[in-house]
Amino acid sequence: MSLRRVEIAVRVRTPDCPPDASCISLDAKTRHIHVEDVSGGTTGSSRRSYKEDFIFDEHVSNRAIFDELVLKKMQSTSPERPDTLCFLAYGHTSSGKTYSIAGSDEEPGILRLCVEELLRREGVVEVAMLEVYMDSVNDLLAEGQARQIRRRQGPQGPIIVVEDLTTCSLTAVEQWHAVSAYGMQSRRTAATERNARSSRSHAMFTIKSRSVRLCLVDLAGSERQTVFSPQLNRESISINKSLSRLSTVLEALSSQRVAEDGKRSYVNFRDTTLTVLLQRYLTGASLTTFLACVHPSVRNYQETLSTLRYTQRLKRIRTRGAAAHVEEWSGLKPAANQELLDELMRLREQVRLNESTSKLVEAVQQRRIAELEHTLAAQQQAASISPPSNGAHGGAAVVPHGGPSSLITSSANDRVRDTRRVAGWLLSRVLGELPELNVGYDDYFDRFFPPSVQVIGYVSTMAGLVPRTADADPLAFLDVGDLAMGLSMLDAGIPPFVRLHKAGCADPARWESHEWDAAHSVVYVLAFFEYHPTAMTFLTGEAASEGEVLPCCGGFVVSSPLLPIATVLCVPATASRPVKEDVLQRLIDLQCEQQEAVKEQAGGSAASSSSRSSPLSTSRSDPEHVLPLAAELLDASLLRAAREESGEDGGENAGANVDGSLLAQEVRRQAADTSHLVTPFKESSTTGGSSRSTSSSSSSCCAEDRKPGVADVRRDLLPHFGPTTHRAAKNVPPPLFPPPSALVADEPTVQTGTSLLAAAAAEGRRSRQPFVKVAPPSLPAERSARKKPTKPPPPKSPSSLLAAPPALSKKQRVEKGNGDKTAGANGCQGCHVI
Ligand SMILES: Nc1ncnc2c1ncn2[C@@H]1O[C@H](COP(=O)(O)OP(=O)(O)OP(=O)(O)O)[C@@H](O)[C@H]1O
Repeated sequence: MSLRRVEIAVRVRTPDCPPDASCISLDAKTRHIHVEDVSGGTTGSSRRSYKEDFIFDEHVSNRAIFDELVLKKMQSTSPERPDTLCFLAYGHTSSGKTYSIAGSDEEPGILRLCVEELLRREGVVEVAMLEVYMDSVNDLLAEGQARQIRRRQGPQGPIIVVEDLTTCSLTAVEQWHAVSAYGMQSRRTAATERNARSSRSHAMFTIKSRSVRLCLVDLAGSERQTVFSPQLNRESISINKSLSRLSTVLEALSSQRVAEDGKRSYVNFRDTTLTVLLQRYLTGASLTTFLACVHPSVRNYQETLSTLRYTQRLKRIRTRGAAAHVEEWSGLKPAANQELLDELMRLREQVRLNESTSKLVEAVQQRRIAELEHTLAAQQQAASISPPSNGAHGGAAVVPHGGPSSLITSSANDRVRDTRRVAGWLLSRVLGELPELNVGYDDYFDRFFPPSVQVIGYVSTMAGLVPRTADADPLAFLDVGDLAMGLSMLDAGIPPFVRLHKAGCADPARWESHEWDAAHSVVYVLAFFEYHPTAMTFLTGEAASEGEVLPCCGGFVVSSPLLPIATVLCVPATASRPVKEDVLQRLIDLQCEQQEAVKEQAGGSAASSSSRSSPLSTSRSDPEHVLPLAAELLDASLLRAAREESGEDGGENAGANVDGSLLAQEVRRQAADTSHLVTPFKESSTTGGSSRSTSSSSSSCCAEDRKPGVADVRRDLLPHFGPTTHRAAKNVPPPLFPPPSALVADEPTVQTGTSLLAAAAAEGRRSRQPFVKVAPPSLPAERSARKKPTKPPPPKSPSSLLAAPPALSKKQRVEKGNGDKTAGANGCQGCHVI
């Protein structure tokens, strides 16, 4: 057996910036390194010189070191003549050990250069990474899980194995990047006085190919802790102890006696895990190189001296050449574990992404919660200090226009999550106690949707809905996701630059929907607005590509606050009947409550003022108040003023508006036609637009067009839905509201496509109030007390309704992680020979 000497190389790292005086000088020719305490801090110190096998100054790159120390040795190996190489980086803290072994993105370390070289030569390598931390072995490719060391009897004598150490088989450099990034991040590091990222463990990386087995060791640096930190101190003690034991072993090896029969004197490797693991490389079939790293600063004089003394001991060690163990190579086949490795990497990447995503989601949610709390607090404050304006608003809080106009430009994913929260909020309001809003269910909005969507009902915030021709593009809508951008839309108007869907948007897949509850399917909550050419810009071309343009219809940018006409609830036409009935039932319940509330008000002296209080959201059960108000709203002078203010010329814009005579016809039609008030939904099998009215005619709404049994749906529901006593007692259908447009039937000629906006604007100016009022947070106590016990279950809290997809719980993550580990374990050999 040939004896091999341990090779010693010294690397001087680059000085700190600004540099200190250097205590090191090199003589490249003679390979001498001279050390001197130039500060005079060490009494009696003289210049000391050490001869090494290799010396590298601060200008030498990792690649040059690799070429010199590793590549040359690698080149003398082949699958027929495999060999073992070991490369240990030793030195005090912050001397550049990790920099040499692991490197950085800009300066690849020796480890990466080895892998790249072997992949280039042989196409496949196996890698394993472990760390020795506080004397225990942790698997760096399995999130630092502890592993056991075992001594096994191999065919050629005892061998040390690490049980269940994860081994990855690599065929591409990209895979190495993933594996090394994963492994390195599991390594224990901490900021210390001398190194912002000091290794707290010894790391061992093994790379196996068919021709070579490489072990690269990044030893933790010896150090003196001067700062009190129990954890750091414990770690330092453990590091220094293992290094000291290593030193003892090296000393014993260097003075080892060889008996005549070739037997060597006993060296105790068993004291520490580190020495147990290194035994093979210090005594066996290994070409071992020590890279002693030193820092040139005179402040590190003592440490440098100590490292160089260490190297002198190493020089005397001779390792015994031995044949490579055959079983260590035979298992290596190209791409043997490829599938498992790919899966392992994919899963780990996914887990990492999930974790970072859930952190992101949490951050976004926290931000929205803070915004919501802030907005609500502001509203409550406004409500408490706002003087009752002669009862004109029935106690409703008034929030000034132009509320939070924060332009949230979150990604589509964030918006979907926000959507759910806002939908919850919106529905809890819409379906909650908002007695001043009109609830309806007719087919008016049907025409604006593709056949795959079925409108169930709406909550109108306006006195009347202006009928429009389909080709005038008169309406646009926001889905709840966009409502997230203007949370207080109903209170404060839409903030500028919200992107709207165009009415008729035929791609509900793009709408951000709200889950009604866990048991039911999707419910779309959409807010409708008048399409107003002066307030909206249709995004095209460059502008469209700049912003978050809706892919379905191009998108609008709203440049001034708009008045919402209604909030519409719809479901996919294929939704089951119970889902539709549930949505309708909630609207019906709300309507009944509203009627009761109005009745109560009408009974008292506030009846009239209550009606007047809501000129934009009239109570249809009190039409005698509505019509004068409508007339007042539509007062020609107010309209003129509104138009002047918006710079709109009535004549010029006439083309954009709906034709007055068409309007009159439509209004009369709606006034005369009550059949569509009972437009129930049909079973999904019979849908597909059959119950949908056309854009210009309501003939399809006529009773005779309906399929038998259609109206029965409502009747079926009637016995259940009436929370009001009078209706329940009579057991008759509730007085349904006529369609909103019927309320202004007497004034059809002044209703134009832009009239509501203008009138509302005028109204807003006149009363110096916002267009839309905020409902009181709850009904007055006495009203609530009189509610029937059959009241439907209250809407779920926004937080429960919004229910963003649950982030993985810690337990789930652990389980998932374990799954990954199983994948990893599957992909590795049971025991890893070290
Ligand atoms: N040759 C070099 N050139 C440039 N920067 C270097 C060099 N060597 C080390 N550094 C830098 O010095 C710092 C400490 O290096 P490194 O972490 O490799 O030290 P270490 O010996 O591993 O320390 P520890 O034992 O505390 O882990 C790092 O920021 C590293 O980038």
